[in-house]
Amino acid sequence: MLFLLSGPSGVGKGTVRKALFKRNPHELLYSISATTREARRNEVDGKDYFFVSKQKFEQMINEGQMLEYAQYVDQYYGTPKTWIDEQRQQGNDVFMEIEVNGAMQVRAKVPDAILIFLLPPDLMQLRNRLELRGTESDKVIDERLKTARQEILMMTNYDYAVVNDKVDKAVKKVQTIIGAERLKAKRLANSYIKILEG
Ligand SMILES: Nc1ncnc2c1ncn2[C@@H]1O[C@H](COP(=O)(O)OP(=O)(O)OP(=O)(O)O)[C@@H](O)[C@H]1O
Ligand SMILES: Nc1nc2c(ncn2[C@@H]2O[C@H](COP(=O)(O)O)[C@@H](O)[C@H]2O)c(=O)[nH]1
Repeated sequence: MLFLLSGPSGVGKGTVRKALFKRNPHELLYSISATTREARRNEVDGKDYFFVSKQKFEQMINEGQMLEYAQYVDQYYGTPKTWIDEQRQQGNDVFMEIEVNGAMQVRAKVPDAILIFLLPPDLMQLRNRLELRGTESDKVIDERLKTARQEILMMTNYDYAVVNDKVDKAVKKVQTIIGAERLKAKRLANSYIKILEG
């Protein structure tokens, strides 16, 4: 299965995802994106992102290497396709953390992907979280918050919405969604088998 988490910058996608993976270290595989933006302090190439040049990213697009990609606040972000295909062929569940335009491309290409939208308790807290993180300039924070308003309007295209008020609670909700969707898929597969068996 393919699980996808979106939400405005600073809402806590990375925080929730990391806490989720700590609780279930073997159940989900994280899809590492490629990006043209600069690495933040503490970010590791090949772990947090594949940090590539604009030229390399455009080459990957032209060679059809991306499952999806988008431009977000002047930088490219995208999901390398081969790794996702390999994992899905092997029956592994994959977890993606991407912005809304890319998520809509995934929805079109992988209709059974489960899309979860993470919301902030309010926009003031979103700004506070971005400011406290301290990884972006004031100008970039303003651009990200402007984009956030448009992104939130897209949440109606998602299967689930979760408010990230307290990290623990948000993680539990995402865990419940994953569990319920897995059960649904298992039941569906079993009823197909019964139909095929006559
Ligand atoms: N529930 C929460 N309450 C308070 N602070 C939080 C909460 N969740 C995350 N944070 C903090 O908010 C900041 C942004 O979180 P994080 O980097 O996980 O967001 P993000 O959605 O992944 O952002 P981006 O899309 O820009 O990468 C971090 O400093 C994080 O510690
Ligand atoms: N469409 C895609 N969006 C992605 C991907 N990887 C990350 N993102 C999203 O970009 C913004 C900004 O990320 P940041 O790390 O610079 O804060 C955020 O919404 C990410 O979820 C991707 O492969 N495709």
